[in-house]
Amino acid sequence: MSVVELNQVKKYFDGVAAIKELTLNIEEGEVLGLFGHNGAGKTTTMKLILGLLKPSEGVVSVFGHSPASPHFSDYRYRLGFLPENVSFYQQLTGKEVLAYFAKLKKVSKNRVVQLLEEVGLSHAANRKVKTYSKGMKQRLGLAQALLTEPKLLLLDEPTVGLDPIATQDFYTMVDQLKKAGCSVVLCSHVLPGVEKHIDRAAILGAGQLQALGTLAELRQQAELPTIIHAYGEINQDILRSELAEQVTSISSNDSVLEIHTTHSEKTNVLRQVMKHPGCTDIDLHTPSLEQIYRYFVEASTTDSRNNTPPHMTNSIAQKKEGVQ
Ligand SMILES: Nc1ncnc2c1ncn2[C@@H]1O[C@H](COP(=O)(O)OP(=O)(O)OP(=O)(O)O)[C@@H](O)[C@H]1O
Repeated sequence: MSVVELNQVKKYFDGVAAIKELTLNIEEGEVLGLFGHNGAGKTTTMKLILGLLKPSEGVVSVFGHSPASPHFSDYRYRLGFLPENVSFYQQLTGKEVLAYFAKLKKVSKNRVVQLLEEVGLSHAANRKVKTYSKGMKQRLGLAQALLTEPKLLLLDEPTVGLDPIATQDFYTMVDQLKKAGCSVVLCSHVLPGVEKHIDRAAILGAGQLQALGTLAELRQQAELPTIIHAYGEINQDILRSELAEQVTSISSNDSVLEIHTTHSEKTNVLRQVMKHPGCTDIDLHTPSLEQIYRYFVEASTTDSRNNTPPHMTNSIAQKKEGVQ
């Protein structure tokens, strides 16, 4: 059983579709990156999973139950949520805020101290929240989300306001949670740095899934070029004839060769280039998450402008989820 199952879910607000149709599973210990433009439906999806919204059509199931049903209260402690704009009582200290939530959630006070340590807030535990920087409030929000040792953690823009080191520390924590079997939905507009920490990416566009898969799968689907820069004295003509089948273009600038190839051919091309005795160095540029995201979002806006049926990756995504 998947931890989260969304099956042909639609959500309307006053007759306007925020989610046109969404089918998506999240497995135990999986970190899913949920990406999309402003208004794509990311927060709505999170709220459906949390049971804060009911689907207009389709089925949402979390730990095998409807999160919007009254019976879900028995499972709610397994959920952790960090909202996009986290705010707390300004007059309380960080420790008091966390102790308050711990009491509400029936969690031991010892966990409060331990969590403040884990999120790097021990030194400011007794300071009022109103004196906290944005990043410190974000860390306190994360501590609150982790209070019940959740099995499913939903993070809406978790790295907003965090400095580079705190962002790295945050991702290390996500890696540890994953190792411990926690499933994580990570919703973010800040794409650099995310890719190493997610198992799959779901790209929403205009309320629909535009792409779903591992980054390797999405790279393949998008057919964005993998670019190799080769340095040194390399005979271009020989290389061109050797790689005629494996590359889409070879161009040169000073003593740098720029070779465009596909994700599946990159290893063969690298091997061949390295055989050339004049080759002194090589750089490999695989399409980044930002480039993949841009490709699928632009494809979705072109599709909706042309009023054509959903992007073809929808069918790929649905096949992956077993929907015919
Ligand atoms: N309570 C609501 N009433 C009416 N419309 C809503 C409501 N909540 C969301 N919407 C609409 O649903 C669509 C999806 O909104 P949602 O907040 O899920 O997007 P998002 O992807 O999280 O955007 P952002 O990146 O800007 O936070 C938007 O058009 C939004 O205006």
